[in-house]
Amino acid sequence: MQRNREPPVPEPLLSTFLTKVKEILNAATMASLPLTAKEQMMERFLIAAARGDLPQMRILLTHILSLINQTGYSGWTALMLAARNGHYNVVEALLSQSFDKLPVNSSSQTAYDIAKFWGHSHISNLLAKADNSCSGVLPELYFCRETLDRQSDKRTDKTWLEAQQSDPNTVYLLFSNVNPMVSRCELDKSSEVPNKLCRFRYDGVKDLIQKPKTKLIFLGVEKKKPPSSCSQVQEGSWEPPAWFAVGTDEDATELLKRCRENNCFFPKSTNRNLLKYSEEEAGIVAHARSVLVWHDRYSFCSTCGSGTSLEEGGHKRRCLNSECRSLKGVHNTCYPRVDPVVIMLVVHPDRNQCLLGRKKSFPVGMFSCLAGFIEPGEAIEDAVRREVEEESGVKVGLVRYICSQPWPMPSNLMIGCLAIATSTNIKVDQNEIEEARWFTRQQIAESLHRGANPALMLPPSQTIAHQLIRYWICKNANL
Ligand SMILES: NC(=O)C1=CN([C@@H]2O[C@H](COP(=O)(O)OP(=O)(O)OC[C@H]3O[C@@H](n4cnc5c(N)ncnc54)[C@H](OP(=O)(O)O)[C@@H]3O)[C@@H](O)[C@H]2O)C=CC1
Ligand SMILES: [Mg+2]
Ligand SMILES: [Mg+2]
Ligand SMILES: [Mg+2]
Ligand SMILES: [Zn+2]
Repeated sequence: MQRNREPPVPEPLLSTFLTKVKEILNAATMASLPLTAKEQMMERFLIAAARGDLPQMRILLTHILSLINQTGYSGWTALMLAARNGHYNVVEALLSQSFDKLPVNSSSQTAYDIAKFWGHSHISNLLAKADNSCSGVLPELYFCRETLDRQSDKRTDKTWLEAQQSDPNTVYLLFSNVNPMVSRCELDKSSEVPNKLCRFRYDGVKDLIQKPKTKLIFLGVEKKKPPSSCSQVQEGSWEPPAWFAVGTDEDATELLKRCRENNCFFPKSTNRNLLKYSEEEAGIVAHARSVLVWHDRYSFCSTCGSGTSLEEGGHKRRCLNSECRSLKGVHNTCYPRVDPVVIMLVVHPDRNQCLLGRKKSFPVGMFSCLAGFIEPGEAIEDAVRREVEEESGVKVGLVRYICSQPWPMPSNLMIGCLAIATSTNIKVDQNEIEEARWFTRQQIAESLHRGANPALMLPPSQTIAHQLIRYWICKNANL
């Protein structure tokens, strides 16, 4: 039966993997291994996928779940290797997991293409079904995980908020000039290790939150439930802990003394540093930072210039002048601002190239999607067409919304679109954009896999620009 057949692992994959097998055999448990052992685990995982060894894959995944996202030689994923060698059960098991499948290898082939080419029609049919459901193509975007339940209805409940503040389980995050206090694992200072938010209890910040200049923002309550064995859960008295952000401009060195850990610091407020959190914490930082920046910049009423007071768990500023127009009718000046920005991947009329541009401030060789602020009274589609034409001279027809991302620098909402160009001549504005070019799918695929001499460098994977580009590569821009 084809399903049980053991076809050879494709060359040169086999030789690449087998040279590492000796090292792999020496591998001990993950906890005691140095960082390179992760790579060995990855090789073992990919070899197991190529051989159809599902039990071995499952064992390896219990050590490091992220193995499922890894790519090996020429961008081959476990899914592609299993598809190449006709391992239906492995493909099926992988598809049942939610993971960020980089869908093409550096030859621009998807697992579906590979299964089809090698005649494994039962597998290509399975992959086609999964692809149609669109699952796994777009991973959850950075800053998008809602770890906390915002419970916005509680923001007006002063009694409840006060009770939460002094609750011993409540979590406080400390921000100095809109930067959160974080700790970094002493053992590993490499850039891959995320910064971890320092968490305080009421006793650690009691004095600080009573100061009039401190901003206290209610962020929400934890979504995660404790184990059912917890006595409070059994009694029915358990309540999820509330989280607050504490914004202060007190001396940072003094603030650091509050923390028992000695590896704490306030990272500088750069875009790069804001991309250094775990997925769980990035969304919390995005929420807290955007609100705190707003308080920092909008302390006076923008309607009459009077002083304002913080309300609704820090999500509103009310004018202290009782005659002020902002207190009547629609008072949108009282709420934190969110600036909508369109960001678009413009696809060439031949559907095989895409338009990317670079600003002067970008690192050498980096190109990204064009983007621009939506103007008042403008629809998303019109903003896409206007910004693309302003910045590159290219005209756009069809526009399709794909996904969005909060971008707390300081409070943008990135609205990600695919757009089909109706003209191809490029004339950059030289003001916002230094250079714009059409890149082929092949060039983009090579760059995604960091090939030897990529034609361009893409923005980091945490950005919606990167994810839109991956999405296009995978979905063939089937608009
Ligand atoms: N997450 C991602 O993948 C990406 C995110 N971005 C973000 O998108 C945002 C917009 O992109 P960008 O190309 O700069 O936008 P634009 O092309 O609209 O150009 C920005 C210029 O427009 C002016 N402007 C108009 N409205 C606003 C507003 N509401 N806020 C600020 N400036 C405004 C500014 O002028 P001036 O400042 O001179 O007054 C600014 O120089 C940036 O903040 C950028 O960080 C961009 C690309 C990728
Ligand atoms: Mg512009
Ligand atoms: Mg722009
Ligand atoms: Mg603009
Ligand atoms: Zn006012």
